[in-house]
Amino acid sequence: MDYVVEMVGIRKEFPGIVANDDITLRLKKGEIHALLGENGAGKSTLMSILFGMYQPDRGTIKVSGKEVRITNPNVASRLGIGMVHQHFKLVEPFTVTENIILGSETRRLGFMLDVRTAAKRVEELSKKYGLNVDPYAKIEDISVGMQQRVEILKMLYRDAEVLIFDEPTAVLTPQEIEDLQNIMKNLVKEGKSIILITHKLKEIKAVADRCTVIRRGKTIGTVDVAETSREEMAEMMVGRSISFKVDKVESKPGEPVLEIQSLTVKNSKKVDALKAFTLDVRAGEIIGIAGVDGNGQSELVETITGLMKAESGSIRLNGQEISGLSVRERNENGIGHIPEDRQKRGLVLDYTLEENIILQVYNKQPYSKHGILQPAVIRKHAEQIIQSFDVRSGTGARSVVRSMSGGNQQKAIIGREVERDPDLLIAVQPTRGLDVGSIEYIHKRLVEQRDKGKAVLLVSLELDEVMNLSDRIAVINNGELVGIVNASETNEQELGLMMAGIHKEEGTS
Ligand SMILES: Nc1ncnc2c1ncn2[C@@H]1O[C@H](COP(=O)(O)OP(=O)(O)OP(=O)(O)O)[C@@H](O)[C@H]1O
Repeated sequence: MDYVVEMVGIRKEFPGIVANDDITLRLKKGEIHALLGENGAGKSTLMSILFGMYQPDRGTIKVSGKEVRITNPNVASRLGIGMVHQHFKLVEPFTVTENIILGSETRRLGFMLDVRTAAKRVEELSKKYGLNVDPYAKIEDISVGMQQRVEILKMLYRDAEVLIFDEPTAVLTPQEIEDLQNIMKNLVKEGKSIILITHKLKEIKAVADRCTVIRRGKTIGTVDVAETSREEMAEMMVGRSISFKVDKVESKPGEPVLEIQSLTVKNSKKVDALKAFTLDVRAGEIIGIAGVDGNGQSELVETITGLMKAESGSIRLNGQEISGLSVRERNENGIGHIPEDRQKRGLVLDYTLEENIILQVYNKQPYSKHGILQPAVIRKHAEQIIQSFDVRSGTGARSVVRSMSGGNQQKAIIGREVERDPDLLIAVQPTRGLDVGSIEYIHKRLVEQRDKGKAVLLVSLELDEVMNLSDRIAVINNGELVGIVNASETNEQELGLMMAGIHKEEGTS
């Protein structure tokens, strides 16, 4: 058999947890092979082993039939293995070419850095694989989708034959996702082989040839994607059947909890990011914000939560003007926030899980008394959240958050914010990076908050999620409210037009 990579019987143990337990994965030349598993199942660990960042405790790795020891990423690179990480590793003020040759060309050419020759090669590669990247563009001036292509070019420049993509579409817009899928198909057409880590079954169906499923560190099996349904793959992954639809009864909205009136906000470049934006979110309803990324969603959320200041307009929470309040005061007045960037805004990565869970309440009873923290109470509270939100980590409440898998970090934030029981819960991309089982659970909890009479503001780039979960959908384009529609009366086409800035009446006429 023509395998480019064979990982057989791989085991890796971390304190308190066996992350990989006898895992086998075989990658054929010229295929796209999906790696599917729940949050914390051990996917990133397995790929870190292949990329030389961790050493396996047991098991063998063969590259093109030859057994190898991949002691560090340089060895991986020399063996033709490259990885596009979830968080890009690019130098913003440098050009595309400069980033690509960093750490590679400098050694080869000594002081004589021949950028022009390098740029020419970058251009050729870009053309060959349909990447369409300008070799002289600065990283800070190009979109996230383009930056990802630079990461791909970096691997191709180093002659990588095996490309690992770690949840590559998590940060992309729907159009960019489609483009990336075409790029991946071009890559395998030219003989490259791809391992794709993703939670999105739709994407696996769209591009992958085979899929290996792991659960709790163990291989469950490898299937032919064309012959396996989404439901079957989901069931293999979580061990039970999953519902892709959100079950909810008609909402019974009450009084407005959040009233935004004519809000105008300038972004960091002093351009209007929100223009006279007006929206009410009532008790007992979920309002979804639909829009293409970068149309004012982040500024809207940051202004409500107090991270940004408005130029003009008002924000009222339960009837009280909150524009002048600090972030902490807004929190205490009943705002919960599941932020877009979990690592920057949601967590202190070097704190333990329990410390992160009490970030907003550590100075309150019962978590502290007379200025002294109450460890037993804190532990109990953390353990309850860990249990009810199924947050998996090596040493439970005492785990340092940095060592937890991305999905479990996200579940911890959601648990913390939901358990604070805020009147207004702002959920930004709440299920990004989560497996289908966790998504089902988080959706249920958000609907439960609504049914308890809370107001929920959902901001998501996943149109399916917005349509499934929301009662009303507010569409934003270029900082303006295009319109509000009932979720049960709209469809993808209508929303798509509105997201492009076309008002309902114009769109139908
Ligand atoms: N450096 C580390 N130290 C301690 N534990 C770790 C370390 N890296 C990973 N783990 C643990 O190993 C398990 C597997 O984690 P891994 O990141 O491989 O999961 P994953 O399948 O990639 O999850 P996700 O889909 O959420 O990204 C998790 O329980 C995680 O907490």
